[in-house]
Amino acid sequence: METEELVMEELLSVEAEIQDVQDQIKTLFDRQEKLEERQSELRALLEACKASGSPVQGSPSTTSENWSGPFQWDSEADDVRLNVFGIPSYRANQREIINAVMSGKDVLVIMAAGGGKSLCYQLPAILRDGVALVVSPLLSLIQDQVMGLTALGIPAFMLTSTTNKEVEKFIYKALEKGEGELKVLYVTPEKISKSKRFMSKLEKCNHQGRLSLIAIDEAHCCSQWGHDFRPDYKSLGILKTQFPGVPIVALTATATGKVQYDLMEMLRIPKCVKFVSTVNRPNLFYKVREKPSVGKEVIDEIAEFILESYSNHESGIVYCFSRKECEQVSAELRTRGISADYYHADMDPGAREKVHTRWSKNKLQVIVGTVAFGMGINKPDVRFVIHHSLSKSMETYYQESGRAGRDGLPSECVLFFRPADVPRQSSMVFYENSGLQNLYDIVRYCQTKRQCRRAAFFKHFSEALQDCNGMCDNCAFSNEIIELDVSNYAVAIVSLLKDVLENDQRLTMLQLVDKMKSKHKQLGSTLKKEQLEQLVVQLLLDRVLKEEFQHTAYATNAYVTVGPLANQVLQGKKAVKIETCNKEKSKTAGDVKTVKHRLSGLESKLDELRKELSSNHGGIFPHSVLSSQQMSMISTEKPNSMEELEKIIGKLKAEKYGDRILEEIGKFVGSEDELPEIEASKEEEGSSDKRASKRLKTRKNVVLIDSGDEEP
Ligand SMILES: Nc1ncnc2c1ncn2[C@@H]1O[C@H](COP(=O)(O)OP(=O)(O)OP(=O)(O)O)[C@@H](O)[C@H]1O
Ligand SMILES: [Mg+2]
Repeated sequence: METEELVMEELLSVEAEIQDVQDQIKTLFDRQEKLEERQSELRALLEACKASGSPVQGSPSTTSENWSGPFQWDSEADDVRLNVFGIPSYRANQREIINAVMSGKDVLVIMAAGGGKSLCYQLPAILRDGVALVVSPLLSLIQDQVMGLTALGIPAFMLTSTTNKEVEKFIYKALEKGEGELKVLYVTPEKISKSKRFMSKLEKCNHQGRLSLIAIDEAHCCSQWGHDFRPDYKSLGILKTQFPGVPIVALTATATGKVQYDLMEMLRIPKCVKFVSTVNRPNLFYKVREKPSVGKEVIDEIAEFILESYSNHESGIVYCFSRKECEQVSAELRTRGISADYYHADMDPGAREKVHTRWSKNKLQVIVGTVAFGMGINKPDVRFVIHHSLSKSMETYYQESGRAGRDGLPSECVLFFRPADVPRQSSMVFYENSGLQNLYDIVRYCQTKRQCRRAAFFKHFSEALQDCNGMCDNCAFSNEIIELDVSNYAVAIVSLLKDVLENDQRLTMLQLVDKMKSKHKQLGSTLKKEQLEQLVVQLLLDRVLKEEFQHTAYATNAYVTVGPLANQVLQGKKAVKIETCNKEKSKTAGDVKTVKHRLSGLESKLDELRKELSSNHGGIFPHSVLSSQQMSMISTEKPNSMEELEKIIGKLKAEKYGDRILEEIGKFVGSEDELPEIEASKEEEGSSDKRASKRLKTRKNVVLIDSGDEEP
């Protein structure tokens, strides 16, 4: 070979190596950046914990104060909790938080969705003299809470754009002069940032020592790093400045360390006592199902799931990616006999309110919504949340799936995942702060057929791992996972993309997969289309490929191109594998009994009664009369006196509804239609799935349904 050719050859390989080293340097720089970000988060967390002296989840308490008590208000607090709120016992951290607020401390509460954050400020609001101010971001959330408190006889009001002049006058007088019954006042953050008149009334109220506490609900909205930033929350720091002696309690369900630090800064409560409860929702069963590429088949599967598992009209939510899909899916579900309606931001507020109310009153089984059906939906008995497409991040998915099972009863969260949905989301989020990274985290959650779904949440919220108790598909169904080495396909994909790039062309994911399909037909390709799509997504997650975006007049197109680690695959330095599960195997091995909480005979009678009573009592919600938990306790214990009933639902509700409830129980007990308790079947005791039988033991009145066909 000529010298020149030799030199040229060596030059090419040196250049290729330089490119490779540059890629590795870029990867290391990226890694360094992520580590530095994590470092600052952890430093902030450490600092905040030292400052607030409160235990971070899982670590022994470091504060000198012991917030569990005893305190002089304990008996009064217990009395109000049971007899006003009808709540028999505190959940984790609630008592301690209430005691810290009652002691006048600023408090930060990180507590799972449905965990019971409202009680943590509503109960002190009743115990302390004066008016409690609650800042909440959504009218629907405020209306829900004002209605709930009013139904309990607590003088709660809202001062928002919808408040009429008369009520506004009453509120201002109550603030300024202490006239009239005003105990809890709800406002949106705009009221604080925009209304000088309101702030002056608040100052007068505080000046007379009648501002009892300030609660900031959904406090993660303060932080840009949170998933739901609202600019008006930024001005809430004024509250600590203007009312330094008034305890502030900030509450949220989702806040990573960075967001926690951010909101303590924003609200100027750096020395607050912090209570971080687990993000775990042990009663939720997480599942990811392969989403068929044919739209109608997806709806068939969703309809089948609802009709089969929730034929008792149990409430549910279906989240869709777009407004159009919402309307389509809702219409299709109706044609399959499911009472469903849609909810999205394009609808006028009245129509949205109507759908939300019909669903809250169980007149509608399923709401098909976009992300607009968001925060503050706190119907406690939502039995399933289905995602027709994946969410944009782990936090968003945690929030949306967290709307299920707020009453603590078993509920299901099902996500239909198809790789082709990734570019639909990525072209929407790529310009947001770490938008792509956040999306790829939930794509990783969807792709894995091995990792516990719950573990992904613990990792995302940097919380120690906890046992899943078989409450996710990857833990419950012992699928046989087969790892396919697809390195040769990966090399072919990278080479194809390099060629395309050289001809100055671009390919979307679907175009790339089609090209691969046709190209590999000759090579007798064994990979199915879905597996090729799964491989492309895996290569994106592994940074072998990357997405690029281009705007057109109507849309943003997501293209796939070579990523920083492409050469490592080309040079055989990086093996590529995809997980696939052996469907047949998992059918037999994974037939875990799905435990469903079905209403027993008496419970369904009580369910009818609470619907009747709620409509008689001016449109409050059925669950405000009796929660699912109270119904289940009543049907288990069958109290036959007012005193016994009071122990379950408290004095106030017993006074209001006790006669009717006792009458219902009397009618039911001894009647021939009382259902025998369904004991866990014997073979279930000995079943390989200990978890299922353990779950069974803790649930009364459950009906066992063979879930053989409910594979992920
Ligand atoms: N100690 C308790 N025992 C039983 N039920 C409770 C308890 N505390 C609160 N609840 C009920 O749990 C449900 C959820 O409470 P709440 O609305 O306060 O949750 P949250 O933490 O605000 O949730 P989100 O983060 O979704 O807003 C409500 O129906 C409430 O009445
Ligand atoms: Mg809440």
